Amino acid sequence: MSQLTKEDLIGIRRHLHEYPELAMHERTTHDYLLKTIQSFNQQYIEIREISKLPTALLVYVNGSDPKRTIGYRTDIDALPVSEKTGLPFSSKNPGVMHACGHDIHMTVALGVLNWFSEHQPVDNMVFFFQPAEESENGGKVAYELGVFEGKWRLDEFYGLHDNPDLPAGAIGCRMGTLFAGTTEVNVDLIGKSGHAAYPQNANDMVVAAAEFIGQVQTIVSRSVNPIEGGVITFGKLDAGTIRNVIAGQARIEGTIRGLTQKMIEHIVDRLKMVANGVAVSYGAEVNIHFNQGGYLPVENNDDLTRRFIEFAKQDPETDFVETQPAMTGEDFGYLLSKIPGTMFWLGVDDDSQLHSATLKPKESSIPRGISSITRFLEYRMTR
Ligand SMILES: CC(=O)N[C@@H](CCC[C@H](N)C(=O)O)C(=O)O
Repeated sequence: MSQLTKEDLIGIRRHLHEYPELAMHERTTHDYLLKTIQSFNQQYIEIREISKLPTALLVYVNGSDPKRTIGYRTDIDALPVSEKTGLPFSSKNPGVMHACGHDIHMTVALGVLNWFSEHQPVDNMVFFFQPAEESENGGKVAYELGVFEGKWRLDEFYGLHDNPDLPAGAIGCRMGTLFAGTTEVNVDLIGKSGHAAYPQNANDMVVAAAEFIGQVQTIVSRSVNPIEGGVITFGKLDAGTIRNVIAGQARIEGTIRGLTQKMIEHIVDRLKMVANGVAVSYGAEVNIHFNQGGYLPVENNDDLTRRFIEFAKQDPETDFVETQPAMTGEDFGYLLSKIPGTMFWLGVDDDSQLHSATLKPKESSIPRGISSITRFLEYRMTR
């Protein structure tokens, strides 16, 4: 295959959209990406599989006169969301959807790789098709497996996330922190189940969970500096079995966000206090588990990001928007804590938000994103 056309790219994106897979289970996605990359000009490229991270793929592109090795990362996993877009190419995997736009991310990465497979870059490049961004921190797993060592060591690293609030194809970025750090939290409250008619003989964890969730709302509103901000969201609550049995157990799963590690730690401490306090007042046992994994705040490197923004502002084909920090998380934050680089947004112009069942990113963002990114990378390689 030679240079991909816009129609090819749309076809690729729709295929990926139809077959979304959850973190660390992206087997058919991996196979499709591999088949697509194998159809590109192989003259400059080398494809690498990782046995301990079998859904990942790396592609090395040999530069013509390399001064450095530049990395480009895309995530490839989807979310446990039941699609409600009504699109003819809606997800064929029930309960799973590319509701965060990783189908767009992958297509853009394939488009950029395809360009450099046809037009040999000056510098070496490594494309990383990364599993498990939404959970299970695939980026950190790959790094700790030593994937970016030896010839695969990167001097700088770039990656994007789609953004429904920006015009289709626009590039958004900022110096400093782009995304929050996140910590997953699970709280188990354990009481005593019993007959619905005899509450005096049981210890109801539905009531304790409700109290806990209510009290937690005071953490961000009363214990966090409003200028700095923070988020606690519980997306899952599971308690009891049937209406007429008092629930002896409740599990509450959530995510904590802050723009600095200090803020995340502060919220974690307050959350522990609230959970322990509710447990004491309700005579319940409580187990609290936090997991940050690789979801560190996404800190853009000063020098590389200044160059990126300078390029984007003066490039006649790039519509650049200076953005605010966002409370979304990304395990690219971990990779940027090890390798200097820049994360940026690609506008996809939609009324629906990321993680929503009706997300419909505009496909016109794909060729525009590919064009801005390849133009930036070529400019970078001349410096
Ligand atoms: C871009 C995006 O939506 N990323 C996810 C990352 C999730 C991190 C972790 N599993 C957590 O839930 O804290 C996000 O939800 O921001």
